[in-house]
Amino acid sequence: MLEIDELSVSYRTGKKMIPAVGPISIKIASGDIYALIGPSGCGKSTFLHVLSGIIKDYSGLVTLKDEGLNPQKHDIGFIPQNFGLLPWKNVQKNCLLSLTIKEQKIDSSLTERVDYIMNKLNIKSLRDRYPSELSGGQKQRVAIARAFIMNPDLLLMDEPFSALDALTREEAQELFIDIWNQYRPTTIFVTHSIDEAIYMGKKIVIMSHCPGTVVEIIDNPLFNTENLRENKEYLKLSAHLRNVVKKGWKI
Ligand SMILES: Nc1ncnc2c1ncn2[C@@H]1O[C@H](COP(=O)(O)OP(=O)(O)OP(=O)(O)O)[C@@H](O)[C@H]1O
Repeated sequence: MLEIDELSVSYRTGKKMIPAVGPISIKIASGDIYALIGPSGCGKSTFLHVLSGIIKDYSGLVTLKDEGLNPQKHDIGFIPQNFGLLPWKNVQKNCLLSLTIKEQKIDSSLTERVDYIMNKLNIKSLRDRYPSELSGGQKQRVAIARAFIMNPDLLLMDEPFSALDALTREEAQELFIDIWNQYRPTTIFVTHSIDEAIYMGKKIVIMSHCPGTVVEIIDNPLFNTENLRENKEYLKLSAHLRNVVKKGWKI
């Protein structure tokens, strides 16, 4: 369980502290996947940066698996918009990065897991290439592989598919959900796409204008359903979300 209690962040600009996000209180069960949508500048990235440990200066309480959030103790995977691959390491080394940092012994069951994930994401033949030698979609698949190889307590993604063209994006979303369903790490992702939120979010969190708070949490009945876009419920949910956006992110 990830428990967030009255979390707020303000940034210092000159002598002033400007509120950026919160207060936010939310409980996320282990193995859930949450889509976070909200207006530009409402604090979505700031929120993810707290959970990933990049921002340490916040008020409120965040606990993961009954312990105060601590990136040194918890395994937290973060896929940023630009995929976050290290340009000087090849695909294989990027994929194994978290294991190398933790000095984890790579035994046969771990090798099997790494092989399985790399095969599943179709990147095994790219293992000796460097990020500059990969397409956007390939970089994205490496970033996803790296996150799942890490086996994180919490997986965070900031608009993970936004840099991809429409077709590659759909393909990447499908691959992601396929592998997510197998390992089910607790996941929070930010998206600007209503379609992506409905396809990939078991719960959809709507945030208000800056400083962003939670306006609504939708239990998405369409998560993991086949032929999603042909479903009547899809049109209903999509219309509701579009209406919220039109009304200025209010319900
Ligand atoms: N380093 C910073 N210093 C001061 N203010 C900042 C800083 N980073 C972000 N902000 C402000 O904090 C607020 C939240 O920013 P954040 O990037 O978290 O929003 P966001 O919802 O992710 O935006 P977008 O959807 O446009 O990517 C914004 O008003 C932004 O201008």
